[in-house]
Amino acid sequence: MKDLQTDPDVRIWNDVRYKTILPAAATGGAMSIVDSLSPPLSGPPRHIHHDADETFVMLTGTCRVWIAGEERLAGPGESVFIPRGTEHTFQVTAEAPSRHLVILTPGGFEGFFEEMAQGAFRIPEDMPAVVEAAERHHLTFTGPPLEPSP
Ligand SMILES: O=C(Oc1cc(O)cc(O)c1C(=O)O)c1ccc(O)c(O)c1
Repeated sequence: MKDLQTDPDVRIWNDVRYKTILPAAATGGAMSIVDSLSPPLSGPPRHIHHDADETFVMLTGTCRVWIAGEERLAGPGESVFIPRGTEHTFQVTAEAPSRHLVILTPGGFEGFFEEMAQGAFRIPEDMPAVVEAAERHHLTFTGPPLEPSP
């Protein structure tokens, strides 16, 4: 595996490292794949991808994955499928970072991570800019991140 700590093509936003390993432009828009390395207890707010199905392929670490009110753990060797239009989020557990592949079909959402890293947008100060970019990428925020489990 590539070292996401040193890879020059990695983009960093909110301490998460993102590397697009298959851009939508290389698939005629059919899909994209982002290799990501997320620190313990990190995870996005609840959200919906309106236009794309999302698959996580877990490589290292464990995530609590919340999909439409149901929560489960996903660890190395497992995958998670989230149909488009389904509210979801995840949080890396406290023990270790999580490296996972994020596969969007169709592709294009990788542009959101590129934009966020480029602009170094902060949460919550720059939330209007984050929401605006999210809308352009067909993503709606629907709630807060998961609370760390006790
Ligand atoms: O969009 C944000 O996060 C993500 C959404 C996904 O559907 C998959 C992902 O892998 C991520 C991610 O790794 O971050 C997001 C939006 C706003 C925010 O404050 C975040 O911390 C993440």
